[in-house]
Amino acid sequence: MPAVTVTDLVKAYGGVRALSGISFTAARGEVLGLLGPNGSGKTTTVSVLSTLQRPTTGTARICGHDVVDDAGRVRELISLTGQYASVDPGLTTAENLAVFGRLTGLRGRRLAHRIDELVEQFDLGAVRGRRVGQLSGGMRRRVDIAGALVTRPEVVFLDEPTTGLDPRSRAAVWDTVAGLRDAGITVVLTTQYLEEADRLADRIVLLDRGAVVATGTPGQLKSSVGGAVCEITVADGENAVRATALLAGFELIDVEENPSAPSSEPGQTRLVVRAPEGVGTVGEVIARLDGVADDGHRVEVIDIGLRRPSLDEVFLQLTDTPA
Ligand SMILES: Nc1ncnc2c1ncn2[C@@H]1O[C@H](COP(=O)(O)OP(=O)(O)OP(=O)(O)O)[C@@H](O)[C@H]1O
Repeated sequence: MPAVTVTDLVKAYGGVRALSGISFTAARGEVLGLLGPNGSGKTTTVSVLSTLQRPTTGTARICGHDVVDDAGRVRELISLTGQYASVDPGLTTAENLAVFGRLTGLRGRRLAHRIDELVEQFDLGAVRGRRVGQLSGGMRRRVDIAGALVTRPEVVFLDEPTTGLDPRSRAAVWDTVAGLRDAGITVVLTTQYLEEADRLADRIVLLDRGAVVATGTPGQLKSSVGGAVCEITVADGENAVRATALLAGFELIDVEENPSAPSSEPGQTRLVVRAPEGVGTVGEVIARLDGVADDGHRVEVIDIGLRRPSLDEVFLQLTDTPA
């Protein structure tokens, strides 16, 4: 049984259809990325799945339990941490964890033991006795996520967990999410950072205007928008002519003079050919360019690389986001 099952879910706010009949599942132990532009329905989906809002029509189940008919049981199985940390800045790390624990019925030695476990698991030993208000944003988010785990939930909803964090703090939260997956917990992660989804998500559900526009692993989504390309930078236009001749038969899709990208120098030219065989194509390109051109010269190659489509391209192609 999947950890999360959403079937034909519709959520309307008056005349606004925030979700217009979405369906997807998350397997147990999977990190599912919910991705989409602003207003596409990510937060609404999480609100319905976490019993904060009722669906207009359609169903959603957590480990087989209906979020409307069996909302109490669902709440025992899940935890939710939002964009804004729900920790109390005036309390210490350990006190915050204790509050989360007491709210869910833990007391005495069991509570103390659970706090010890979480402090250890989330590497919070150094800040255990410090007020959370004095911690960095990333550390605070970590305490927040630790608090969400006091009850050992089956499914954790993380709604934009790294919004507003600096790169280092973001990386720390990423480690935390990877740790949840290692512990076999199902994670539903909403994010606007494509790099984050690419790194963390086993599968992605891409939403746009309240509808699912694509589902798949990051790799599947990337290949769905077009294959990999091989980029060859050569010293100048003359070399580009030689390279083009030697690469006859490869599908040349772009020639760019003075490419702006990293480490290229004025006068250089970049050729882009389709690379249906990925690394294999790059190997063939290198072998061809190693030959001698018709004018008796070799090609002066500056750089050769394989570039796969990024999730950014998936996002821009499949959603209606204004550029
Ligand atoms: N309480 C509400 N009342 C009316 N409309 C709402 C309400 N909550 C959300 N909406 C609308 O539903 C749509 C989906 O919103 P939602 O917050 O789920 O999107 P989102 O993908 O989470 O966006 P963001 O990335 O900006 O957080 C939007 O058009 C939004 O304006």
